[in-house]
Amino acid sequence: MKIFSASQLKQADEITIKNQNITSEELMERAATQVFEEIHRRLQGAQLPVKIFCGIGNNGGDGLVVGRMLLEHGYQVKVFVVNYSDKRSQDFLANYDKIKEVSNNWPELIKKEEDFPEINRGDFVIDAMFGIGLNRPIEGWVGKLVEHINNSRAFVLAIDMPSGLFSDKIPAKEDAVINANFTLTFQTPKLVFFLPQTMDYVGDIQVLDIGLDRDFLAETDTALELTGKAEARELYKPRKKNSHKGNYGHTLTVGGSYGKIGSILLTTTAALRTGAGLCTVFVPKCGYEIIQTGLPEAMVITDENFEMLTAIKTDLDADVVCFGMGAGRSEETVGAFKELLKKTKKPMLIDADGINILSENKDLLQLVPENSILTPHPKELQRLIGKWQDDFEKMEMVQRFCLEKKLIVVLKGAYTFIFDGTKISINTTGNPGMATAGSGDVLSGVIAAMLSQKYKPFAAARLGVYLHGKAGDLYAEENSYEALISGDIAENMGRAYLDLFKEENGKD
Ligand SMILES: NC(=O)C1=CN([C@@H]2O[C@H](COP(=O)(O)OP(=O)(O)OC[C@H]3O[C@@H](n4cnc5c(N)ncnc54)[C@H](OP(=O)(O)O)[C@@H]3O)[C@@H](O)[C@H]2O)[C@@H](O)CC1
Ligand SMILES: Nc1ncnc2c1ncn2[C@@H]1O[C@H](COP(=O)(O)OP(=O)(O)O)[C@@H](O)[C@H]1O
Ligand SMILES: [K+]
Repeated sequence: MKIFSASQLKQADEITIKNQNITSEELMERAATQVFEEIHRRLQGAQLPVKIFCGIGNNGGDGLVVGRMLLEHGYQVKVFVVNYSDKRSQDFLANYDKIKEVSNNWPELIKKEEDFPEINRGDFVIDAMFGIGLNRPIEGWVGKLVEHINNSRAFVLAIDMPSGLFSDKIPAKEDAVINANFTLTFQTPKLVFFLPQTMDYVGDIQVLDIGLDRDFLAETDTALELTGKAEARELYKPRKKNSHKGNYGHTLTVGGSYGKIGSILLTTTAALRTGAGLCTVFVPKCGYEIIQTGLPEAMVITDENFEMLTAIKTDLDADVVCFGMGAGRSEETVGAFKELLKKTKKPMLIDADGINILSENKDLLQLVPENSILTPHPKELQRLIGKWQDDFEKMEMVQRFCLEKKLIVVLKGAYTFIFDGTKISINTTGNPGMATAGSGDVLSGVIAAMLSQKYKPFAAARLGVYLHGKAGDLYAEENSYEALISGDIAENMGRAYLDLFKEENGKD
């Protein structure tokens, strides 16, 4: 799913009104009807106090339409107009008149702190103060109202965006922003819903298709895209009946050190579970029995050294080399990595200490084959590219790094972002249960196996990250977040693949 910017959405708005020959008021009615229907479906007529806070722009207009429809359906609604300006939008005004027609319970104006209503814990609050039109921080008594709503601990549903959140920058620490439990957003999720600095404001997200012009949406390019099941399914390449293990590539996983052989075992297990045709593991001697016993499906070659990697001697012409998990950063291992880089020409997967070694020896970066994939978590990324001011600057820095070095970066997190220098893909699967030792090692194996099955690097990263998260989700659904350990992710790769072809309602 594409992620459009606020200006692209405004353009889509105008083109839709023109091409569908409707008024902007009709488009608002259509959009807000979707919000109403979603709320109605969830509340089922429940008589809890609903308090709607409307701004004076079109986000406020949406709130008024939802208010009118809830009143018409017998809900216990009180609508407030947060009168922060006299510049009421036309569609706001039209709906201000309409809501007065359906009820004697007219909207109440809020103009100062003294006008704030009481909000109780059991209330259902709808935030329709600001949407994509917010262009400066919320200030004064309006900011206090945001605080008042946040402090109430009522359930808060935001229309389009939580008020106070910008679509293209991070609010300052002191800025007032609504803490929503749920956000119903129009046509496209907004980028800020997925950034670590702003994701906590939005709660659960649901995207409502408000029927904006199909052609415009299809033809408009966006650098940002969300990878969900539909996209992952598109990326997936089914196996041919007439095939053999050579078609799915030979993966060489290189890593491990004394006390950290488990990491490379996890990586290689994951690579095999993801479909790599053959796997060879290169480990220090201490890893020999561990790998042979723990994973009889893999072949093992050992370093001359017992405890760490010192020279990666093998004639194997692997389809993909995956380096770094548990490798450590000793001088000898740095030397071994350098020699490995010199002789590797195909795109590699570099993780963990592989990334740390590159950060400490930047000259090695020029040896990394083009289109290789690096999978840092934020700390590893910072060591590699330096500090950033905020998430927007971070994204620019990563894209520049990818372009300059011709690399792909998988930035791991609650939402994992995949960069290739021009495009950014945001993953939708995964859960907090995956914040556990070794889940990154598993991811390296998953993506390496995608490369070895001849997926193009950006596609390999997108599909790999999606399936890795899905495997974690499927495990957690039955066993809890807490009980998840990283080996479970590898174990559940099969279910993640099968799930690609299941419909959301469980039917095939
Ligand atoms: N295609 C779609 O997506 C559709 C979108 N629709 C809806 O429209 C919403 C966007 O509406 P919008 O453009 O009227 O802006 P909105 O967010 O209501 O802001 C209101 C005004 O506030 C002002 N202002 C800004 N910051 C301020 C501040 N800090 N403190 C005080 N004032 C401030 C600013 O005016 P200014 O004072 O800067 O001139 C601005 O005009 C969108 O989120 C969705 O809900 C649907 O109805 C139909 C389909
Ligand atoms: N809260 C979370 N939600 C979703 N995925 C998560 C969450 N926390 C961690 N993950 C995923 O788990 C993996 C952790 O990787 P990493 O930090 O390298 O762990 P390790 O070094 O222990 O292997 C990443 O793929 C990351 O996206
Ligand atoms: K809002």
